[in-house]
Amino acid sequence: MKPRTRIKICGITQPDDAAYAVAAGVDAIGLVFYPKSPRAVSVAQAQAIVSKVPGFVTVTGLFVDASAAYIWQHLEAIPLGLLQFHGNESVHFCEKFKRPYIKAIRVRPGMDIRAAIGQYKTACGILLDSYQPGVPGGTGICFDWQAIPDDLDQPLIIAGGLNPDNVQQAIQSLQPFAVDVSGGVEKSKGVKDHQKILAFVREVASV
Ligand SMILES: O=C(O)c1ccccc1NCC(=O)[C@H](O)[C@H](O)COP(=O)(O)O
Repeated sequence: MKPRTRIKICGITQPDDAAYAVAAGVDAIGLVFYPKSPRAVSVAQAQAIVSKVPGFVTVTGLFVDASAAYIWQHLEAIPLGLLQFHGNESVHFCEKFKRPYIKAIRVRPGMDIRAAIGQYKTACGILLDSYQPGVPGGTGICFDWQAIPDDLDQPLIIAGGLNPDNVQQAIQSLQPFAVDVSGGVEKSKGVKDHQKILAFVREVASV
């Protein structure tokens, strides 16, 4: 049986966008807790967003080289189902919170992706995103999909520059466990475009 490709919409900042994404059928939403991001949310904003998300949809908290105290503070205040580490966190650090986590690896030309993933055996997924100097994520740029080895044994989440026009091609070429999108379904930074969310979900479903 060919499994359905899961969908995560990242960088949600508004409760209505979360509600729309859930109604459209996404599997997970992402909340950015990286203060320098234009999509960063406060604890209060995150609580308002989470109130629109029913069970069986995973609320993911995204951190970039945050302190353990900062992450604990968010875990205590917000019911996060999954942690996404988007910086240079070690496996030891990722495991410390005793929560399911995914590790983002930012792909740059010539990089040994297998080696970069190597230590994160306990991650429940590896998110491959584009490397851009000075920008840890949410770049809206695709990386070279050909660089991905085809025998990686952890669930792969493809991110970076996906949108309704290219997501089918990504799925057909890479057969990932999931796709992750932020800028490709926005009308402005942090504000999602509901028609683009719907188009994205439909494109994934029709592969
Ligand atoms: O969205 C941000 O501003 C951000 C900042 C710092 C680290 C990660 C960030 N976003 C991650 C994501 O939204 C996605 O996992 C991924 O990068 C896809 O983004 P996009 O290329 O915009 O679809």
